[in-house]
Amino acid sequence: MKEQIRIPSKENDKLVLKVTPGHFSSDRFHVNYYIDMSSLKMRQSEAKLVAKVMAEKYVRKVKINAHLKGYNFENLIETGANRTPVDTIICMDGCEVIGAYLAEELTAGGFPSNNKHKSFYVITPEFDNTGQMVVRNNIQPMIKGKNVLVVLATAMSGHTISKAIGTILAHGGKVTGLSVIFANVDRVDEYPVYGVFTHEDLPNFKLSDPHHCEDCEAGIPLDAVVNSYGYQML
Ligand SMILES: O=C(O)c1cc(=O)[nH]c(=O)n1[C@@H]1O[C@H](COP(=O)(O)O)[C@@H](O)[C@H]1O
Repeated sequence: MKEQIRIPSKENDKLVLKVTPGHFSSDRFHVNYYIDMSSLKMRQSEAKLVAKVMAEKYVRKVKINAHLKGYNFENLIETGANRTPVDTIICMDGCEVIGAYLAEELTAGGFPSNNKHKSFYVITPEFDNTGQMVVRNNIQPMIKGKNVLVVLATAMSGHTISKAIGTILAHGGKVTGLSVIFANVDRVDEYPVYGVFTHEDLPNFKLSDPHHCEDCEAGIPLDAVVNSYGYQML
């Protein structure tokens, strides 16, 4: 593994994506960067910042300049425009802390919620051993007829998000947002994917079929196995 590179977010330079170049394998792909999201998901202050940047895609803000008694004020105020209601936030890849802060950010933005309790549901879905999302009877009312926002760590090919969309729609929910920390794709099933970081921040990110991986063909050994929990050196 090579030395870690730190990529600051264009939206907020206090947010940094840590990536390590190398040759990595997940259960489906080979990738040329390990993207370390541990602190973005698990350090309170960083998770809160991630949520703040995610919320900005759903709460329109405008910058105002005001002059009062010789002082200049610059502030961000929310406009009512283009707000979509959110009732339920589905969190995957260990993004529950971000999800809870996102609920807070959306509440602070005066986000409308259709829920009886005027509060958000923050759900971690269950998966069966075939990788299908299971929606138990007690969870179904949190999706049926609800506006659902999906939060996860990465959209690599978009397959996981596509499965989530299918499950939400099948249970009578409406997909109102897809937010990820790193987006390698811009859209999934015609829905826009909002990434705090995107492939534009990491332009030479390469996702390969393990059977057609240039690094494997060049005889470069694998450094580690990666998944949403982290990495395991080989
Ligand atoms: O399994 C992976 O490929 C993977 C590697 C990695 O470094 N980080 C990571 O989040 N993942 C998983 O990849 C999924 C997204 O990939 P796609 O389903 O191809 O969009 C995430 O939901 C994670 O479970």
